[in-house]
Amino acid sequence: MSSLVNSPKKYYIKPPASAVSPSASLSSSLSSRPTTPVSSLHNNGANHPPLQRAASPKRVVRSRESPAKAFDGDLRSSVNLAPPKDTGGAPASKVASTHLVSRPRSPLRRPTSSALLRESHSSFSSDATAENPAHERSLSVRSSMGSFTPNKLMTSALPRSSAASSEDFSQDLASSGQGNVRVLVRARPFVPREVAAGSRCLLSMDSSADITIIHSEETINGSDKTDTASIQRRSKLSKEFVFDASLWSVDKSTSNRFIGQPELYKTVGKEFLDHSFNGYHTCILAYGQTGSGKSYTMIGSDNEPGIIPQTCYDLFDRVKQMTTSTTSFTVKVTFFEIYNENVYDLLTSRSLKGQPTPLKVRESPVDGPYVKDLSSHSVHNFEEVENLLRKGNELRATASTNMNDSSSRSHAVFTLSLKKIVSDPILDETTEEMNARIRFVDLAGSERANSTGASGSRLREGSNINKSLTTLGRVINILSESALSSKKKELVPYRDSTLTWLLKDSLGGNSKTAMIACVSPCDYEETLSTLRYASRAKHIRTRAVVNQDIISAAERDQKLLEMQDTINKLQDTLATTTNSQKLQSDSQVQELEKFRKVIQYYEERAEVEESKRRALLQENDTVKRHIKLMAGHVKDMRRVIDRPVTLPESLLEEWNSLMTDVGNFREGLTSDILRHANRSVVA
Ligand SMILES: Nc1ncnc2c1ncn2[C@@H]1O[C@H](COP(=O)(O)OP(=O)(O)OP(=O)(O)O)[C@@H](O)[C@H]1O
Repeated sequence: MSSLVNSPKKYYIKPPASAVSPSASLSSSLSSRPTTPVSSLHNNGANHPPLQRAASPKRVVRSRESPAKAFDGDLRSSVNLAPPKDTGGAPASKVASTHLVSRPRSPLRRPTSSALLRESHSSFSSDATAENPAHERSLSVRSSMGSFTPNKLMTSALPRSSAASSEDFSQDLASSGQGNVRVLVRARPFVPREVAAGSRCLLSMDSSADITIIHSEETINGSDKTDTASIQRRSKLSKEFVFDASLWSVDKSTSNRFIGQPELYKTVGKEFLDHSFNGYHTCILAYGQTGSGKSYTMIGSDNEPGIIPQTCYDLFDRVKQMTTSTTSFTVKVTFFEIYNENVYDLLTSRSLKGQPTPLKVRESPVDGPYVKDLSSHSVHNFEEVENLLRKGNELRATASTNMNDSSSRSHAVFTLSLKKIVSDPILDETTEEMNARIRFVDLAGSERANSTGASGSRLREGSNINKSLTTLGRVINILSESALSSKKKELVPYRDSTLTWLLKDSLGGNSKTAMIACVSPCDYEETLSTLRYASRAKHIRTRAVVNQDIISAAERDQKLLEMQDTINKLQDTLATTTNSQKLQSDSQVQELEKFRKVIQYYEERAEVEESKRRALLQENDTVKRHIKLMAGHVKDMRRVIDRPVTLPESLLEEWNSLMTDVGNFREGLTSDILRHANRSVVA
């Protein structure tokens, strides 16, 4: 960042003069409106009757751009319009230089009341901006175009028809949050570099049908109108696109259809602010090659403020008118840039030497991706928001390239958060709350390295810019393809770049979104590439919802009752849960106690058995000792028994007589037993 040349060119607000309020010049410019009725921009009165759309269908839907029909006559002659101002075959650069050198300022007047704002809005609501994506011009309309005259500035001066108005579109969108991304193309005037190079205008626009045609150099210079091959080739190189609006800002001399900054605001900014006051999130993006007028369109200059300052001015004007004793508004601002894939806060003071700290991107389930720690500033009037816009723009990374003296090297995202609060004076309570996010994105320019002459860090910036824009292109392709086909939805690579991640909601979610494709009038390749990019964006459908809470006193009481009921139920559930948990824990304690007792019983049993074992062991020892003693005694007795005994003579005779008596007694006893047994058998 330090290598960057921070030249605050984009927003040319002069420093506040002591006698003049900071916003005096811008405010007066903003508050002023052209004295020419706006409707006259689209209608040239008797000379320029509105195009009869009924006679030819307004649009034929085709998915890709096709070569525009070769022009064989003047574009205007066949649609009953005044011929274009003849440039005498001079290069467009000459024509352009007229307004580049002295650009007349429109006479201005100040809108002092809501009535004037309403009048101004309705006069513009006849713009041909019906919700109708990606279409090419109907062949029947094209075929009615005259031949293309080389060396003439190809501009149509068709009056605008009221057949399809932006009011219709607004009503469509207001009644439903569903809608396609609105795509407008704006062609800027020649810049001095192009004038000096003698560039020719390669663009023509039929604003009544919102057609933009890009012609190749060859078409413009083609001399042989009779050669069939040449005509076919030229035909192939001319491409025609239909957008929600084709805005001609090339040449102020074509004042009846020239779209200056106030007309641009009325075409898209005002309607989007209406959406915001209805509670929708909105996003307006400016896309285009480097130097194509994105910053001019979004921020503008001191005397020609772009969409952002005009929206802020209108917003505070409306807030002032809508504020009552019961209705109040708060407005907050954030402003950040994405430079080399990092996010930097543009509203916090940076030290001159130190590198600014990159902020982190986070994603919330409710609000989607957001920048963490991004500073948010409450603003109470236009001057405050204007100061912040100027301050942030001064910090924005810019550098000089071959294509633009002061080229934005970052994507800038400026966001207004509008909150409406309606309160009940009797109850002194809020009864309605509405939140709308108003997002403006000034993208860095797509660029070719060789045309910008970038090298070193500038080249790295360029490749990061192109990388994020390529991712944006991929996201747009996938979203538009999934809107067109019923095939299985492909994963949208939002997270592949910081830019697409942060714009996720605006591209495919809760937002009403518009893309302004800014183009140079004389760069065939880049302008064609931008028109193709924008053409794909037209298919994207978003799903915006009203971000509003309306609560009547009765509803609020009912809600309170319901909430109280829910709290009671939750408390009951909590109590039941606690009880059941308690019961559960009681039974667990009992189980544990049981186990403890069982363990104790077995421990006691083990002790008893052990003591028994010990007693048995003791007994065993005792028995063993007794057995040993007895064995000793037996030994002694055997020794005594075995000793030979000599009896005396008298005892021996007595022994013998005793033994004889015993023998006699045995014989007598035996015969008695036998006798007795025989008697028993006989009996
Ligand atoms: N509609 C317009 N009317 C008058 N001048 C314009 C218009 N659009 C662009 N310019 C001029 O063209 C030059 C380039 O415009 P600008 O800086 O807005 O381009 P850019 O697309 O933002 O470029 P980059 O991507 O390099 O930042 C500026 O001098 C600007 O004043």
